[in-house]
Amino acid sequence: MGTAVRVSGLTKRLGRTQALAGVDLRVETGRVHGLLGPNGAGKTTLLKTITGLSRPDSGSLELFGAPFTRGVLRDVGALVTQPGLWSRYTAVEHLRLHARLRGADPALIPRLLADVGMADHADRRVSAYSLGMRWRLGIAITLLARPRLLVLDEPTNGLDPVGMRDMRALLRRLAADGVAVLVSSHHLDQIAQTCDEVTVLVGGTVRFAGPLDGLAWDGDLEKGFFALLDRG
Ligand SMILES: Nc1ncnc2c1ncn2[C@@H]1O[C@H](COP(=O)(O)OP(=O)(O)OP(=O)(O)O)[C@@H](O)[C@H]1O
Repeated sequence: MGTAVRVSGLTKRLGRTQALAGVDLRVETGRVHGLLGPNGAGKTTLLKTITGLSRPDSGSLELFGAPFTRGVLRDVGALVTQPGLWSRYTAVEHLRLHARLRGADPALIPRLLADVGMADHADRRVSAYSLGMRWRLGIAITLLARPRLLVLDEPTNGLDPVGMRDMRALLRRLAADGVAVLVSSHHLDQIAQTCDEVTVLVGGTVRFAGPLDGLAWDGDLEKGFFALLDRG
């Protein structure tokens, strides 16, 4: 065990919006940590900051116990924006190319395709893929480098119920292997079935952080979540 992500007092202004207003977050290795919050709460901004896509205005960010440097991103897998894919390439071609670029083992490819439920579509071009299939391939590419921290922004977007179930199982399996997983979602049920801890952001500030049980009210997660939002 250990702390994969430690964020303290993070602030970020975007235009006239204070997207993050002093955010603290801790993600432990071997755990799935959920990031919840209404539209515009600052979830994507926070995930972009943690993965080096956006610079904070102030606050501190440590990954794996050391201050953030770009070098540490070697150990971070992230899917925070749409995956960059070439429409004329197949899934296997994408994975072979990325394996070569990153020095990853191409022998991993069949297992990764199976993990994301894309084994049957491995030789089809991306131009024929649905949104959910593009996400699945994006995640497979991300996992090629065997990240110690995996950051996903709404990974169940566009997934069908089977895809959601498979995604939950994949995230739990990765955590069992010691990966720290940080995942944002609007789906409370997905968070409930997948996450160990949860952080709720509202208006760029943390309203709740702790074990999932602590968010529920009378054993009801949705009730607890809405009560938190209503607190103003
Ligand atoms: N490029 C930008 N310029 C100005 N404001 C921005 C920009 N990007 C985001 N914002 C604002 O920053 C705030 C946080 O946005 P962010 O995308 O981080 O929220 P979110 O929690 O991910 O929302 P959603 O659930 O809708 O994806 C919002 O008020 C948003 O309007």
